Amino acid sequence: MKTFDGLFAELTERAETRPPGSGTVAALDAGVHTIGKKLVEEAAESWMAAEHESRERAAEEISQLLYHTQVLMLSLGLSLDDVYEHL
Ligand SMILES: N=c1c2ncn([C@@H]3O[C@H](COP(=O)(O)OP(=O)(O)OP(=O)(O)O)[C@@H](O)[C@H]3O)c2ncn1[C@@H]1O[C@H](COP(=O)(O)O)[C@@H](O)[C@H]1O
Repeated sequence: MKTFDGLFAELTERAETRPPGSGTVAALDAGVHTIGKKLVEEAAESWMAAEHESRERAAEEISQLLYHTQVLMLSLGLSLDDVYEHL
């Protein structure tokens, strides 16, 4: 099972090696504005799924929210520790 830290390590490797076909690389190239819009979209979809759909659908949308959160972190050069120190 993938974890938050495990996904971040995977996405960090994608950003460094830039493999062809990586959606993460495409998102990073698109920039902060586009990544931010996607993050807000996934937040809204998480809310809607939580309020109107199933727990499973909410979990799916929340996983996408976590993914796009990590892409935003990478785009800013933020590490996990940079964020965790605020928890
Ligand atoms: N966990 C994810 C993940 N969650 C969400 N997404 C992206 O977020 C989008 C969310 O889907 P939606 O249905 O909400 O959006 P959509 O409008 O249908 O899709 P788009 O038009 O925005 O692409 C997906 O299409 C993916 O582009 C993810 N993309 C990648 N990962 C994982 O990240 C890792 C690296 O992926 P690559 O960089 O693509 O190799 C792999 O382990 C992947 O499984």
